[in-house]
Amino acid sequence: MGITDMQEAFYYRECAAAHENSPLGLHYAMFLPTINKQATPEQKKKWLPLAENYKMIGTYAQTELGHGTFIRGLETTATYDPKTKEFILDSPTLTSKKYWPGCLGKTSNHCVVMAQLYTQGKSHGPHMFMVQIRSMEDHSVLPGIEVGVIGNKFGYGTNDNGFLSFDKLRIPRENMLMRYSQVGRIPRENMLMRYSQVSRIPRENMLMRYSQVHEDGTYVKPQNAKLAYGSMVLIRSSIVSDAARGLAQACVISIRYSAVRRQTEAYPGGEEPQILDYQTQQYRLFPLLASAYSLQLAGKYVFNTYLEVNDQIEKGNLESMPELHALSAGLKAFSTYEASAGIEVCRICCGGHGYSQASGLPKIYVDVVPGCTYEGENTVMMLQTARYLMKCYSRAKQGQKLPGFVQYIGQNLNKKSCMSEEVALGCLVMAYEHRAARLVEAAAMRMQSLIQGGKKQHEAWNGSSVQLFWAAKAHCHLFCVKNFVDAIQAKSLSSKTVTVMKSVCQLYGVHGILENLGEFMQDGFFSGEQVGYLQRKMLALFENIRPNAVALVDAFDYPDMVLGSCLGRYDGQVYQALYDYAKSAPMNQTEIHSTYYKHLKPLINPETTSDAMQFAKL
Ligand SMILES: CC/C=C\C/C=C\C/C=C\C/C=C\C/C=C\C/C=C\CCC(=O)SCCNC(=O)CCNC(=O)[C@H](O)C(C)(C)COP(=O)(O)OP(=O)(O)OC[C@H]1O[C@@H](n2cnc3c(N)ncnc32)[C@H](O)[C@@H]1OP(=O)(O)O
Ligand SMILES: Cc1cc2nc3c(=O)[nH]c(=O)nc-3n(C[C@H](O)[C@H](O)[C@H](O)COP(=O)(O)OP(=O)(O)OC[C@H]3O[C@@H](n4cnc5c(N)ncnc54)[C@H](O)[C@@H]3O)c2cc1C
Repeated sequence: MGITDMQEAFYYRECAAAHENSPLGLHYAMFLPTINKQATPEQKKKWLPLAENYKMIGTYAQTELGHGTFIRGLETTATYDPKTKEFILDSPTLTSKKYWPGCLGKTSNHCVVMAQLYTQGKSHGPHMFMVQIRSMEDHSVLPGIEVGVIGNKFGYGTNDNGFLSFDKLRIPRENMLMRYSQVGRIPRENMLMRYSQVSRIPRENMLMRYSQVHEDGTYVKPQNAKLAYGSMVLIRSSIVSDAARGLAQACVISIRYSAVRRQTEAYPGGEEPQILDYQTQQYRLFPLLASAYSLQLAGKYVFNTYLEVNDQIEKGNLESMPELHALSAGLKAFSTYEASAGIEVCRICCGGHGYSQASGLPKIYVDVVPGCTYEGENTVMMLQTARYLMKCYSRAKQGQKLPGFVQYIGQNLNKKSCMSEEVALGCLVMAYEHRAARLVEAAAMRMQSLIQGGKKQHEAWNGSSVQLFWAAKAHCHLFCVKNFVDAIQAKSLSSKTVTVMKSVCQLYGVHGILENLGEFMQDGFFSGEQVGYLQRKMLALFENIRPNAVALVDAFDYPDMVLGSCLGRYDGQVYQALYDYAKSAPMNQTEIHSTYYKHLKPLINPETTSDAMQFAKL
């Protein structure tokens, strides 16, 4: 392809087979980036050309039957043998078998494996190892390895998610993935020598980045153990845009279809209106359209933040790692929750035809919804964000200045909303900041009261985790609203576009308040009158957006071949497309289906059915 940008390459492949989830998806999305970000320069030199030219096809094998979320609880072991300078990979229990990794069952011949590192009798936590699992000659499974597919799933039918286990498999010491990355002052070419000045092991054996195991088995601690989680942060930062894409495509399909579909007389004897003229259809679809735009902007922001922070990490500055983790974890969860729920609403808004594969919507849904689970189960990710917010809250209470986007935390909560009939964007942002600040404080207060009441830290955490989840969700929602408003106010858009997009942005903010009213009204921040302003504004915005609704989805510019939808076709020829789709169904290639003779005929015309059939009937 010649496309070097990984996200661009991902979306280019998506154009070829949208939401088909390529059997090489993990090779591109996690295997290559893990080598890129976690291998030493020597290891990259050895593996990248092979992997980039499909001489190594791999996946990211971390999750096990018994553990997915709790990485530190993974049971696969990698024990260093100084005599042979090898790691012994083992799956000691049933629950330690790797389970779920994409492209693992039948496609990959290598994988990067997350295993608990043991050396000199001590455990050093999860580390990545390059493991060949199939022969490069005939693709047969190598000795000491069991691998296969996990069977049918909710979706992802084109991906051979698999299981994998090791029976004391030996791999060379050089296969532990450890690129050196955080030494800021020492130039990269010297990095390799950072620890070797201690042990003088040859450069090509340096296992760098955060940690290494020297030939005698000495383990050198990393600067930050969470750097081993880097590939997950990369994908989480990418998933936000992917979720936005899924929601946007569903909006294109359902809004175009709603402009074509006419149903029910608007008044006795009158013509059937476009269903997009029903206010309830607008109430369900237009906020999703606004959300798709908001998540696209959020996806751009978080991926650019990932690139900036990762650049700093590669230079040894880990300062922004916690903020990136909190942002990527929270937005990954927020975006996949919003997109999954939204795609389902789009499907339902298309009536019966929405339930047909011809609509393209089921395929989008089953491709996006696992994003609520993979790359970090959403609730767990939200709680990771909440963990960061609690730290920010205590720093704010100590009078410390907070970084960038969390400066709202710890603000004075005694103020009231400035909301007027006009529903200014600034008042919307203030409302979301107030709600998030209040929920962060409420969660912190809950934790404090439980601890003061004698609960241990982990008991107080669990006893506050619902409120912590609410706080993290409000934080992410604020981010999306503020990021959208900032984009509108950046004046980078033409005046006509600003007018239209301002309405879309306003709708995103107003609808979010009305759908979470309790959290905005609990402390009296909004008066009943101000809620009335918001309700009237929302209905007015529907009317305002209606004339531009189809143009707003056309603007996403997804070609018909990517949408794969009879309902969302650009030319609007829905019914002909549905009929052609039905006619082309494999079962329609014969007038009488073969099963008639075996199953129906004996019921309908038993007298003419053969004796064997009669016998079968007994
Ligand atoms: C450019 C990309 C190329 C192509 C792709 C382009 C576009 C793709 C677009 C979309 C993607 C489309 C499809 C998706 C593609 C692939 C996805 C398919 C399959 C999915 C693959 C997987 O699912 S891989 C397995 C994923 N598994 C997980 O995510 C496990 C989740 N669990 C965890 O992350 C951890 O266990 C934990 C964070 C929950 C807890 O970790 P741990 O127990 O070690 O931490 P502690 O609780 O002890 O301490 C927490 C402290 O550590 C900090 N921390 C935690 N994690 C990080 C991190 N990642 N970075 C920085 N800091 C971290 C945390 O902040 C705490 O710090 P304190 O200061 O509070 O102590
Ligand atoms: C389509 C798909 C593709 C995948 N591809 C890969 C892959 O390529 N490579 C790979 O390694 N893995 C892959 N996975 C696995 C995926 O990463 C895990 O399923 C995911 O990390 C969730 O872990 P789990 O399954 O253990 O869920 P669990 O953690 O068991 O979650 C079950 C429930 O427990 C709750 N829970 C768990 N821990 C906590 C906590 N601390 N606090 C509060 N609640 C908690 C969760 O919120 C959830 O509701 C894939 C999964 C899917 C569905």
